[in-house]
Amino acid sequence: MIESLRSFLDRVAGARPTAEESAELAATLDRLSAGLADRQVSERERLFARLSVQGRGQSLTPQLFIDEQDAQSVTGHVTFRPYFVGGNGAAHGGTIPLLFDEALGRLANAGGRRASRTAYLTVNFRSIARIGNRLTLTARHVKEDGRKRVISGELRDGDLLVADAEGLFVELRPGQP
Ligand SMILES: CCCCCCCCCCCC(=O)SCCNC(=O)CCNC(=O)[C@H](O)C(C)(C)COP(=O)(O)OP(=O)(O)OC[C@H]1O[C@@H](n2cnc3c(N)ncnc32)[C@H](O)[C@@H]1OP(=O)(O)O
Repeated sequence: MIESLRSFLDRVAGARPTAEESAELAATLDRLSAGLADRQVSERERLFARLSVQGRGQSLTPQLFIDEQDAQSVTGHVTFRPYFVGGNGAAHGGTIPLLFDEALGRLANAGGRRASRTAYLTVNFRSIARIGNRLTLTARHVKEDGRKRVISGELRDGDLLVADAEGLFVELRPGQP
């Protein structure tokens, strides 16, 4: 279902339907939304955004596929699809921090560590992330100090550095949302 949703968003992002087709599409979407109105559940019960699904079962973030992971580091790959176009064939600038937040955040909480949240995330954009190219993401724990975990990451297109990032993740206290 989520893959169909992603494909649909890619098609919407790349299409120029007529006014009549747009109205027809809107009516179809409204009908589909209405069908889910009485299926609304709590965050924990929903199917959307399951971490256990490769690429994460949601349409918000670009799909990150994990190739190798341990408690200290992770390597994965990602391809920005047409939905994520910012302009001139490059991924939207906001999607790169989104990807790093997801990847670094998951690594911050890996290895049986208690849940943490992003306190800061610094991203350097080194070259454009081309839509459709398979990019490699690596991340590693740099240092852990009490509740604070510093994680760094890099996104590469072959040998070309696309972006790098550093994030501080602070372990949540019991009961902290
Ligand atoms: C969870 C499910 C996952 C599920 C898995 C999900 C995977 C995806 C993960 C995505 C993660 C996210 O996007 S989370 C969503 C985005 N982030 C948020 O919404 C966080 C909003 N901010 C907060 O809730 C809070 O500010 C916290 C939790 C980050 C920190 O608050 P706190 O717990 O009260 O801690 P506090 O005492 O302020 O700080 C603890 C230590 O960290 C330092 N510190 C705190 N903030 C900063 C900062 N910006 N820059 C430098 N240092 C800082 C303090 O100086 C202190 O150092 P010292 O004095 O001890 O030396």
